[in-house]
Amino acid sequence: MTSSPRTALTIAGSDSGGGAGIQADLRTFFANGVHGMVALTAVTVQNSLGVQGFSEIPVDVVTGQIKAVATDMGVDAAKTGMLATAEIINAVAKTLDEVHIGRNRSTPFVVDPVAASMTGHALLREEALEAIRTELFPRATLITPNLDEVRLLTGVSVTGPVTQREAAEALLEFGSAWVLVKGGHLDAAQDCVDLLTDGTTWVELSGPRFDTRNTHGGGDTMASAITSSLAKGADVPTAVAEGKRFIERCVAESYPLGAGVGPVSPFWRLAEA
Ligand SMILES: Nc1ncnc2c1ncn2[C@@H]1O[C@H](COP(=O)(O)OP(=O)(O)OP(=O)(O)O)[C@@H](O)[C@H]1O
Ligand SMILES: Cc1ncc(COP(=O)(O)O)c(N)n1
Repeated sequence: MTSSPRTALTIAGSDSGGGAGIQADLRTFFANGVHGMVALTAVTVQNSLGVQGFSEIPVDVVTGQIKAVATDMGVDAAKTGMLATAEIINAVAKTLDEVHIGRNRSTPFVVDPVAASMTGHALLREEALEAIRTELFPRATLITPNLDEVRLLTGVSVTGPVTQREAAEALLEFGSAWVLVKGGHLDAAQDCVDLLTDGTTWVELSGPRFDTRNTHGGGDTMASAITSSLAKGADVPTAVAEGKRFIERCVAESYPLGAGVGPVSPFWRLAEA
């Protein structure tokens, strides 16, 4: 009999174009040898040009999915992506406590505070930002905002290393154990520098910036790669370093698809397997 792989749960929305959301999460879990599970929060109507609309999943169905997999199959690590509404966020937070997922529980929990698509379409109702801050961040092992989300959450506009550090300090105040301020949108001429901290340890993760517009799903893919490593037992700095190496290669091998922005690609991992 084959032994069971580690498991990871994504609580996130569907991207009909397949580049971001649960589609990116599941293929990243798979590429990293982890069994992926889903609590779907919303269905988006989306392609390479952007998001045309979305419909939320009823709250009891969202929480039902979490309970169903957690109580039967077990969750070694979990992450959130698009959560759409404050009602869903509040219910997810309560359910995570019930199934022992979160920083003070047995299971690592990554919060990717998705507010909008990279094409600028809102994926979170405006009033829900406060619920992310107060209900999810204190439960998170790690939060992974991009620079737009940092500005929305803290008011800090990151323009370089000094403000990136200021933003990380402001984000830690919301109560997560670790903060990763992603620098993908920093300065197109520079390397891509992400900053990881728990307030004591500070790690700069620097890598080459690849010249491509096709980075759709990059944030989801990175957070899922980190979650995969956490599911396999890595500590946070190791998991984030592994996530950074993974996303770098996925950006390097991203491809055009449709008339807009193409997706990052984990296909290279299959070729290497
Ligand atoms: N052109 C690039 N070349 C190399 N790495 C990149 C590039 N763009 C982003 N990254 C890396 O990809 C990861 C995701 O960062 P980013 O700040 O773009 O997140 P995001 O905005 O949530 O992603 P997206 O909106 O593209 O899904 C980070 O590690 C970042 O440094
Ligand atoms: C369902 C869903 N979840 C997340 C994103 C963010 O991804 P991106 O910033 O690459 O547009 C998205 N576009 N759609």
